[in-house]
Amino acid sequence: MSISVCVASKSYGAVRAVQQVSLEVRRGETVALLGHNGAGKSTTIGMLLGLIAPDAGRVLVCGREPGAAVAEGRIAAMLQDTGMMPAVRVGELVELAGRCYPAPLPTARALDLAGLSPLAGRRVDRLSGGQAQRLRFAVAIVSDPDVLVLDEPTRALDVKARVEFWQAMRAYAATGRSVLFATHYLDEVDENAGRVVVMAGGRVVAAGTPAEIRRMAGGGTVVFTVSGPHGDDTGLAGLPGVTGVSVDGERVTLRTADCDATVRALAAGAVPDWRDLRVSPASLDESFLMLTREAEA
Ligand SMILES: Nc1ncnc2c1ncn2[C@@H]1O[C@H](COP(=O)(O)OP(=O)(O)OP(=O)(O)O)[C@@H](O)[C@H]1O
Repeated sequence: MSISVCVASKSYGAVRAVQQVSLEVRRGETVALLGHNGAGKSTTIGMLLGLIAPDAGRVLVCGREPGAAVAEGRIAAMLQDTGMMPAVRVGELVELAGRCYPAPLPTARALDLAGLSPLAGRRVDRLSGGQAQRLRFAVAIVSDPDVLVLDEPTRALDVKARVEFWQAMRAYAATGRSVLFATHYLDEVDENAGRVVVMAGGRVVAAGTPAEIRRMAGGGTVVFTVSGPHGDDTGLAGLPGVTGVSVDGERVTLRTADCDATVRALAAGAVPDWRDLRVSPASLDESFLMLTREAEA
């Protein structure tokens, strides 16, 4: 069974923040929402949660209006930099949050999934930044939502806190829950997301598994050896797809937006006597940049 999350459009004056975006998060799936600053991620998330009204189209979460879906605990979110009641204890805050929903997780379970059981009696204003973020996570999951939304959950966390946060998120996702998260850290996407939705200029420009996104971008690196130093790299720069050339003695490295086209040109004799050819797909970072550059051009 899949959980459909449909979104429409939202403009701010002349700025078309989100244009006819439609997302689907399947049950048990972790989806990453990627995009440069201003791509429309937070506006999309705001509409999913009923915090921002679309000005065209209709938002439905699991077939429900966003406000109803939030109240029923079908969708829950951890937004950027939300404040927390200072004088309460960790366990009390999660308990209190759970009471707002019809079928919450037991408090101990939410604390356990967030890795906070040992800190249940700690005052919330005595937590480190990473612990406070995991508390926000516990507060979000205590409603036992069908879809959990995380907006840049590891922003401003140090490396250790990021690792601990994703451990908690993966423990939660392993219980079969669906997660949609926005991030700028592509290493987090490779490690934590089964599927990626790339936004640029308020639109979805690509969607698929990290491997499919790399294939869609089509780019990568073509490396080969030539006989004798290849003194002239200007001809190489003109090969189909090539966006960058570096020559180190007999070793030539071509950065290309289209590996197939570049290799075909080599095979057709564009460079004499090449050997030891290696083709590597682009990294997710490079693919992301290629796809968003194309969409923004
Ligand atoms: N309340 C607002 N008033 C005017 N313009 C807005 C408002 N909120 C967002 N925008 C504009 O809408 C566009 C999309 O913004 P949004 O915050 O959704 O992007 P984002 O992908 O979440 O960016 P970031 O990664 O920086 O959080 C941007 O051009 C932004 O300036």
